Amino acid sequence: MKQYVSIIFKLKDEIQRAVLNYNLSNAGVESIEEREDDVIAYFGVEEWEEAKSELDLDGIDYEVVLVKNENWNAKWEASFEPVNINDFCYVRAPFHPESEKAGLIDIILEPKMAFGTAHHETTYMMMSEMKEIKFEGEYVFDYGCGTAILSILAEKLGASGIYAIDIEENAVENAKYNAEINGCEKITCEQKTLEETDEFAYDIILANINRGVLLNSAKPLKNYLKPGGVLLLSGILREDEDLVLDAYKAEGYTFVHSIQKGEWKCVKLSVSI
Ligand SMILES: C[S@@+](CC[C@H](N)C(=O)[O-])C[C@H]1O[C@@H](n2cnc3c(N)ncnc32)[C@H](O)[C@@H]1O
Repeated sequence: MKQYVSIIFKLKDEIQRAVLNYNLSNAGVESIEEREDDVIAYFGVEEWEEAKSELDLDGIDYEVVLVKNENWNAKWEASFEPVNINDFCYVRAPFHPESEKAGLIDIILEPKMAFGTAHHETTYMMMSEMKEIKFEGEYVFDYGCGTAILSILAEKLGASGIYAIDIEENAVENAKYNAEINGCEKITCEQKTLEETDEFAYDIILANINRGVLLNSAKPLKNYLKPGGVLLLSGILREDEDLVLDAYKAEGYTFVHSIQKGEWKCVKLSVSI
């Protein structure tokens, strides 16, 4: 099983937070937990060794802790609180009761080491934007699925089929497990890169990844979206929005709108019919 480290960065101010978030998102971070006075970044051990030499960590106080795989379940169980997304959807762990509010879409997750619990701003925004998109009868591509949280929501919103990929083996294992505990039958999840994925004209693409991957995907993703289709992107820091938008507009996508939560943006695009 892959070994991970958590790096606790003690922050001096919000400028340092913004710079660090920006650098981490381009350095192969697995997930980021934002707290009031610090940021915890999770990396694979090998990825951290590479990132450490690339990141400018001068003047930043940080501590590296090896994440013990056997303790991971207990760790997330202790810290996982249910999330209510705009009174539309409720994300909880199996040991939480369902929301007392009626009518919310119920999603059960055991994230283990995968990213995607709706606690992060990017996932939260992707899910709240999904509320406004018609999924019934549609075919969806979940690019960088993590826990499969977006795929599960897509199926619960009526999608006819969801194809989910992630480069990480543990994410794919976890995605399959979460799809199963939610009773989802329309999600196919595979460990693949975009280049290894068969082209198909999906109606909707969901891609909450990071700046580097999104920039590289602007051109090839067009072969996975049908004319008139919708592309929802996140994993984009506020200051990177223009850069990402320019790359997608240059490939012929049309900007629909974007929303912001904290330092992060979620962008909706379409391709013309
Ligand atoms: C920020 S997480 C998003 C997870 C989930 N979709 C969500 O919205 O919460 C990004 C995921 O993309 C995966 N990923 C990163 N680079 C990738 C690539 N080149 N191809 C496929 N997946 C990738 C990571 O392993 C991670 O699980």
